[in-house]
Amino acid sequence: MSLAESASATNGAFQDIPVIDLSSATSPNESERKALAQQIRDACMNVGFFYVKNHGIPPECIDDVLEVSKEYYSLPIEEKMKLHHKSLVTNFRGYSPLLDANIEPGNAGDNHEGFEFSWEELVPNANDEKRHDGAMAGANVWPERPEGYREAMLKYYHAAIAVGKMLFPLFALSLNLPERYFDDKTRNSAALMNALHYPPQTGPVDDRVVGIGAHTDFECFTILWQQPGIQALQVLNSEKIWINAPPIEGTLVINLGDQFTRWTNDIFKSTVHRAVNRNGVDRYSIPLFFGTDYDVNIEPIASCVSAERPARYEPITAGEYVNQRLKAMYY
Ligand SMILES: O=C(O)CCC(=O)C(=O)O
Ligand SMILES: [Fe+2]
Repeated sequence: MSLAESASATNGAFQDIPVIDLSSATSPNESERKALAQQIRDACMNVGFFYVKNHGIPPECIDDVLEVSKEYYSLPIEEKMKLHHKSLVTNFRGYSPLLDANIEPGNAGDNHEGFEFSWEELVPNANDEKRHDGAMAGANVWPERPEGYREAMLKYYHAAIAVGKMLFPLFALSLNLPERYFDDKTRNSAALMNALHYPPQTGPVDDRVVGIGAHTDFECFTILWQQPGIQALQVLNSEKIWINAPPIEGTLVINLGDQFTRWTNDIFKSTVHRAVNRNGVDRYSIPLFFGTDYDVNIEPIASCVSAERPARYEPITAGEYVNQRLKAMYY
């Protein structure tokens, strides 16, 4: 069966989100890697979301990032607003207060705060590759407090990027492409990370103000860490039923974004999701939006285009695409 035929055979009426074990991601045994890629293909065609376990991020790294995030968000708003991204020329890096973003058109603002940054080495070195980030070029900013914020964030960031780098060859295999297909497109991968804080929403809640409104993500895929024990994330299936995506101990959520639907001519799904924090306690989560280099042109891959399924998207660079989507969300 061709990719397009397999995709048409799925109905997207999933009731739960698969958990995929990444232990064999770098196995020397090709058939093990292919078997894993097959599970990823099924999840990408049917759900657009999957959990990964055995992803390799050390638990201490996660504990540290949660601790500094909690400390940072407990600072006075005036201090946080010094790094408001809209008052800086940093191309979306920095702080965004409650209701600053509005990802679902028609809503009245997303009820979360965020702190966003992009590629940076923990210890700058002379061999840092020159990046060509085009529309997304810019420098990170960092808060003065809490101490250790930058270090904890960047340690987690690089560990999560390693997960992203491990996944691209598996996505390639799952699309019947050479395993190294994305290598020359992911030398300086887009990797925007947003440390989020959702205050609890209690009492009557305006449906137009939820933690993050219904949306699809912008990049190829998102690597999402969610705070354990707190249900907030929901994923919309093809029957328009919201399916809970609770945190599962030791896992990360991987969800595809709209760039992958463009690369795959809609064979992979970028599924609508939202987060609603009605738990009575603060919630923290950390999406890392991962993709190809910003100067790479996104165009439907040949194996996803045919006479019956002509290319559905015009080429656009990854950086231009993300920049347009971020502007629509913030302005
Ligand atoms: O906080 C979450 O669980 C989801 C966040 C999200 O969907 C996003 O930032 O795009
Ligand atoms: Fe999202």
